[in-house]
Amino acid sequence: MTDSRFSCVLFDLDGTLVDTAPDLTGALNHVLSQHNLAPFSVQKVRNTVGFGARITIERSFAHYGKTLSEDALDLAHAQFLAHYSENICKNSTLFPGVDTVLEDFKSNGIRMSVCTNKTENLSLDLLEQIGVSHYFSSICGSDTVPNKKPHPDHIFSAINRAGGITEESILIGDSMADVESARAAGIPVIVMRYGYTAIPSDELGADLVLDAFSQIPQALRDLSH
Ligand SMILES: O=C(O)COP(=O)(O)O
Ligand SMILES: [Mg+2]
Repeated sequence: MTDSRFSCVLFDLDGTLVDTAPDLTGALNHVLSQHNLAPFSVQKVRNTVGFGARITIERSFAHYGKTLSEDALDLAHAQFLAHYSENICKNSTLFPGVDTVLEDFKSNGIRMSVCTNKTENLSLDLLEQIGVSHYFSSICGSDTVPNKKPHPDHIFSAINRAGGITEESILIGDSMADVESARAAGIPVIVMRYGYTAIPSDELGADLVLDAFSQIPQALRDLSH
């Protein structure tokens, strides 16, 4: 790929690179069952994630009219992570076209970094198991930085760790947290329409909304002019 001004591309993970909803649903339902609450469907989980596992759990309990104390939330979060870390790549899959585009970018010398509200260890584990970790110069998780998305620091850290520069960087994501963090950092943002969001993708305020990962190289050229 040539003709693009973007030498550094940041990718969100859940709902952008990997369809993690089935395994996230397994972990969330494990926690809900401990509290005798009915399971969430995978589709419902797709509308709940984006701001980290803790907030996903909070929102899920709120759906049943329940508020957890900080201690109870700590415990629920720990239960979630214990289940999820053991089952992180059981039913999660790369979205179509992801490996082809990452290969294309890598062979053209584009720096790539993952900027996710999943923790760094879990992200690395998942990306290794699914076979794409080698494409990324850095994996910047929610606990890699003091302030995670939607805070712009998460974006700046991901760029720095990839050895990129802000003016030539772009974020590819799927949620409100992605659009807000990119806007606050002053970089463009593309949203993938197949991703996880409670608000319709076209209403998030992204520079572009795409249906397929394979459209990203052309989109970067279009956004360069
Ligand atoms: O863990 C989440 O809630 C979302 O993670 P993401 O930032 O990779 O979409
Ligand atoms: Mg996401």
